[in-house]
Amino acid sequence: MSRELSAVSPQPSAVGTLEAHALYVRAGSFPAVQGVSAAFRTGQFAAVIGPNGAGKSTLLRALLGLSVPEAGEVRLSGRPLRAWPRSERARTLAYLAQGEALPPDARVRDVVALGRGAGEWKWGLIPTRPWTQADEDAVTDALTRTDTLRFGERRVTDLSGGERQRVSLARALAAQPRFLLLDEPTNHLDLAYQLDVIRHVRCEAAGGLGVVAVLHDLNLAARADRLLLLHQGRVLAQGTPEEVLTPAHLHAAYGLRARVLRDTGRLLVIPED
Ligand SMILES: Nc1ncnc2c1ncn2[C@@H]1O[C@H](COP(=O)(O)OP(=O)(O)OP(=O)(O)O)[C@@H](O)[C@H]1O
Repeated sequence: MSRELSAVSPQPSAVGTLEAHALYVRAGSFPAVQGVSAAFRTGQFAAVIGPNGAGKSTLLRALLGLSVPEAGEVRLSGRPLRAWPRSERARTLAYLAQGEALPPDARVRDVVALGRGAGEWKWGLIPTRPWTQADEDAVTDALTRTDTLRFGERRVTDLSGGERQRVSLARALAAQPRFLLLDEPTNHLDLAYQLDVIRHVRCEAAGGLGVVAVLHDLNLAARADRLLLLHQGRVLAQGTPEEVLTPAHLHAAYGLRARVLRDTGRLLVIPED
């Protein structure tokens, strides 16, 4: 059963959880997130969906600790996010921002190395601490997992949009985070690359990572384990795709009539004109 608005309350805290507790967040002066409670877990792929302006990106930024809530709290493994040292938080929560720009002319391997937090890009990779074998191994592992190892020596500007997105994913994975938060990672990608990104994040979740992705395409979101449907800054529904992607919820959130079919084990949302 889907749970509605105020009835939503996260499960008791445990290791491997990222939770929003009655979260209120302003974006500028606008109350973009209003009383959102939700729990995300390692080993799960969760998608945050909802119409434009529903508060998805604002929620994601609050979960990352990039914005300070007006009320409520974010907890990581049961501990308030604000109590985590910044560096530990950055290692635990990786972020792939919307339309993230990669340093032009950088080699793929250097871009992924930036994910280790061991250097910064200033016309080249400037180390901020000694590079270790563990760093090297993490970068190779991230490149391998995203099928980008063979691009390692190429410049990011020479890659297609879809290949670049895989490199961004590798950069985030190189930090060896426990949660990966992605804001519209399939934007501007063709259908094959959209599915490619979803396939990769599903695979990472199956391997134990917690994935939280803002997605607009409901048929891609249907491939997630859990969905959180936001509307006007509030939770309209959360649960499995079957629980959330109902004609009634879609009408309430998007004001559209849609049929929801099941095809070869997957849900298919078909808007009606
Ligand atoms: N800096 C700001 N100042 C004022 N209002 C803002 C600011 N940033 C965001 N908002 C408003 O907050 C609301 C939520 O924005 P947010 O970007 O979180 O929504 P979203 O669901 O991610 O939208 P989209 O799908 O269009 O990216 C929107 O109505 C937006 O106009």
